[in-house]
Amino acid sequence: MTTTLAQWLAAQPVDPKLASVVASMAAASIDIAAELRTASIAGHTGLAGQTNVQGEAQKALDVISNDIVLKHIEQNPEISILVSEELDEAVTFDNGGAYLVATDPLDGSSNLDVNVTVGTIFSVLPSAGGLLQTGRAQLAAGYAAYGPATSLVLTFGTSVAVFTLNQNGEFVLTADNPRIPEASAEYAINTARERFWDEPTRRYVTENVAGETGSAGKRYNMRWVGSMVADIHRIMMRGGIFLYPLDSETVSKGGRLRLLYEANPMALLMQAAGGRSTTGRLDILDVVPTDIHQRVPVILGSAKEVARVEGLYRSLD
Ligand SMILES: O=P(O)(O)OC[C@H]1O[C@](O)(COP(=O)(O)O)[C@@H](O)[C@@H]1O
Ligand SMILES: [Mg+2]
Ligand SMILES: [Mg+2]
Repeated sequence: MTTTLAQWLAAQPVDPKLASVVASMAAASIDIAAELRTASIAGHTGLAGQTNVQGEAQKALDVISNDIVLKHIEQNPEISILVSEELDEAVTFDNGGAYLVATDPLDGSSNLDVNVTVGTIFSVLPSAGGLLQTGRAQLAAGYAAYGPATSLVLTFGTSVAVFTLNQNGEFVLTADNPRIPEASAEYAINTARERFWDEPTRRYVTENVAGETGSAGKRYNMRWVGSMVADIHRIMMRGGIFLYPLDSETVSKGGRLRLLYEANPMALLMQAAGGRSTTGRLDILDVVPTDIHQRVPVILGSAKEVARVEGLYRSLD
């Protein structure tokens, strides 16, 4: 029997208003998926000619995706605050809504022009907690992956559900409560940054490359899509570890990836699926934000691999 997203949301033991927030983000992702399918025909590719608050050149599709999310959020009176990678400041709505959404409307946008999987990431928090809450306060999190199929992966904190967009434009449940294997032999890191790495990262990768001849004692494989959503979705479905650690080039910024709308939602999803997350020294979910666009080192995935990296940080610090 097929379970649609609407049926699944109605069956969850959560406030229906919270479920409506997730439904709004799912609806936004359906519109973004449609936009991406024909963007190159419509000429919606390339740079938008603006930079965001983080000094990154915005792609036309970053801006379009942000506008789509904004449109859906404005229509939902339960959402009173929006934080977006593409908006310098948080947007507040005078509607008394109990929820805050933090989002990366289009993740991995450097992959757009080559038709590689990109995504949308979001986190839902109580708006009463203000802008700077830790990841532990999240009430829901999810991402959409726009690949060969459009997948939507959701959690309200305890388990994860995976939906696939069908030919009628409806999300249907395709994996209920997938569990990330504790052990894995696949890692994801941008090795072109090796000269900037800290010692624990260098040691971890060196051990993996040594495979069965080194202290890890088994052969590893490496995968790096360069879209966090695509790399995390692979880990969600078959295990592995993703690393964007603090390195000598990103240290002044605090890391590469953003805490509120990239690291925290992915950390909650990983935890709900039996995985782990860390900055190397601290669970990502415990990092106290000081800025809505704060960056953070990100290491997450299969529990035993994350523990191995944490062990290296402990012993080499
Ligand atoms: O360019 P690099 O170093 O491979 O970094 C890739 C990382 O940057 C990101 O593209 C950052 O996200 P945005 O595209 O939303 O800015 C991640 O998706 C990805 O994991
Ligand atoms: Mg991103
Ligand atoms: Mg983005």
